[in-house]
Amino acid sequence: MVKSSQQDRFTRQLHDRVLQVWEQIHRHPFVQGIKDGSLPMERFMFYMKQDYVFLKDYAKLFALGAVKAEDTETIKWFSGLLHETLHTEMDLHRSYCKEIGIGEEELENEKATPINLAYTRYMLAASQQGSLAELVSCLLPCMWSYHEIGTMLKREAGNLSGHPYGPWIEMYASEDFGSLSRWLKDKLDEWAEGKTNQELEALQNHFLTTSRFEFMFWDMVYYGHEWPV
Ligand SMILES: Cc1ncc(CO)c(N)n1
Repeated sequence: MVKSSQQDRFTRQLHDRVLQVWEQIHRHPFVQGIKDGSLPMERFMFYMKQDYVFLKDYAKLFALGAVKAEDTETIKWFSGLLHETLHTEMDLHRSYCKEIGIGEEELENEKATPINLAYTRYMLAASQQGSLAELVSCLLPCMWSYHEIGTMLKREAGNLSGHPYGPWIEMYASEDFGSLSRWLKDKLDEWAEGKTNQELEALQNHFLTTSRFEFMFWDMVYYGHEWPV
């Protein structure tokens, strides 16, 4: 198979299509506040708790990915990621919470806000009903945009020792985390090759929708949007 060039890669097209959404995420006051440490710890902890709830459902997408995959390599990859998310990534949240006295029981009982719930329900429904490529198109903006944010913040924040959000920045900027979205991008490019325009359109729509949800998630944790009644 001839590998497509960087320019005509399907995931490049996806990225171009959501560029403005992602730029607004990069400029978001919550993300900027993580960078310079000016974000109040109380806001960050609200985010940590909501993100913990989010990750429990996000991890289920990896379990579904393993169910839908047909080759051993892909099944292994998704099951590895399921394990890593529940252990390594969620350990970050558990340790931030532990430091300020929020125990695992409180984390476990945290309930999703409307945006959080809408976001995970969208991904879970689309992934249950759709193909593996649809599942990956839904979950990729989370992983890819977080690595972009992490690398940008690491580049711009300067010395991270003693920075309150240093461990968060280090995790998402890490090579290990970056390699996850690279693997998924290569797979998605491969799977996109035999698809009809209509199928590609569905993938693009998922990618745009979950990119918008990413922005809304940052907004939700910044402004503290909860259930109105
Ligand atoms: C909302 C959200 N998106 C993406 C990631 C990256 O895994 C995360 N932890 N939370």
